[in-house]
Amino acid sequence: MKKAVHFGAGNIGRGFIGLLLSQAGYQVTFVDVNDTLVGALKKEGEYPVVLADDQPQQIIVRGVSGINSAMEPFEAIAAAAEADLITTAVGVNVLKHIAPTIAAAISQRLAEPSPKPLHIIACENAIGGSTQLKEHVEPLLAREIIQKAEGLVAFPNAAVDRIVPLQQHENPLMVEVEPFYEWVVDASGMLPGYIPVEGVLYVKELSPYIERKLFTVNTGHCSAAYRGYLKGLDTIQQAMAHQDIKDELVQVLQESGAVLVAKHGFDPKEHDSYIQKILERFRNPALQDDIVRIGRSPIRKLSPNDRLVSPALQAFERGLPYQGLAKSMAAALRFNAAEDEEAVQIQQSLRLRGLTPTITEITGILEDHPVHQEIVNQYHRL
Ligand SMILES: NC(=O)c1ccc[n+]([C@@H]2O[C@H](COP(=O)([O-])OP(=O)(O)OC[C@H]3O[C@@H](n4cnc5c(N)ncnc54)[C@H](O)[C@@H]3O)[C@@H](O)[C@H]2O)c1
Ligand SMILES: O=P(O)(O)OC[C@@H](O)[C@@H](O)[C@H](O)[C@H](O)CO
Repeated sequence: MKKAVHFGAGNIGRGFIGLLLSQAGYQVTFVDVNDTLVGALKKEGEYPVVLADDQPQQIIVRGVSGINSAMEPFEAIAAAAEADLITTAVGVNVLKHIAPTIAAAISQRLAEPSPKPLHIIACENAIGGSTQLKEHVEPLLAREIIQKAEGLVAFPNAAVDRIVPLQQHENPLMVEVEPFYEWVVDASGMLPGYIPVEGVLYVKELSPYIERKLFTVNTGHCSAAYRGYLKGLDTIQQAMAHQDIKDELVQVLQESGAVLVAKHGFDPKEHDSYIQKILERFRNPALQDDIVRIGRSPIRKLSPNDRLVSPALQAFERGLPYQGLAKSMAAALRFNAAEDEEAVQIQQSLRLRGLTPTITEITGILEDHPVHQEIVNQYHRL
């Protein structure tokens, strides 16, 4: 049986990547630092995934195991060294922390006389997630290993889409997910002769797919969440019941949509259907998705290549509207969730340094730029 090692036994790890890989015939080992999850994976060897719909369906993912990389680092390296596929869903900011394990695994694997090829795919919400992982891994490898890895180890980028809320069940492994899913991998980053994973779409050019996903699903998601937060709401389902939030969300998605249609040549009608489907997914009454989860890590979400700044700057450069996106950024700066470290950091920076230096530092947009000025205007209006 083919072996996959997946870093991150959290919501998307168990609820999407682990499930899909298992259905595609892989034996999945989860590597995580959460001992409750790892302990339960070792003990149970299986877990339930519930597809949340009007008629929920339960699937049991069998034959899985877990390794705690903080407590069993050598086991994690050995498992990764032997894997046919390595995937991650730990959060893009955590990639640097798993890089040493992956680097050690690559070194161990390539020390064998005829090592098998290996794909390492980061399934994170970011442009070029696997490339970012590679950039953390490569400096940890000896020069001869880097040379040997050429043609044997690849980090193809990917886009993943499935909404999996934060949740608690008696069984810590149980995970409830929306039925929809999409996993797209950059075929140009795969090694020649690769065997496709069933359920994954391989495309010649990933950019239209990752930008469409990040700048529609995630742009829209956080735009609704930050507006809902300012109204004191708890879930996106509650936010979607507010007509003014819905109207502004449509404006934001029309702004990012206009960029996507102009840049990637999408059919405007098809893109509109894509937007409508996403709005339906946000409303899914079978899920309760916390606004604080969706808005989490606002510094990451306000970073230059992410879901708000990038489409706003691209809209500006094309002479297209960006006011709705600027309002989402202003609302992100007012996201004051005490449990979110990045939200706390933003509030500290606003208090100590003021609005303009905070915007410039986080978004990279200089003070005299019209998009910067629009964020300032919207911030004062909120
Ligand atoms: N939840 C979703 O709807 C969704 C959908 C698509 C993509 N994503 C992306 O997937 C990634 C994970 O999101 P999530 O919602 O599953 O989060 P999560 O918090 O549920 O899962 C992350 C897991 O990573 C583990 N982890 C943290 N540090 C680690 C380390 N050093 N080594 C190994 N494991 C470590 C955590 O213990 C946790 O189990 C993020 O990049 C997110 O943007 C999430
Ligand atoms: O995971 P983040 O923090 O990048 O974004 C929060 C949500 O928008 C995200 O997890 C979505 O649920 C997911 O990207 C849907 O595919």
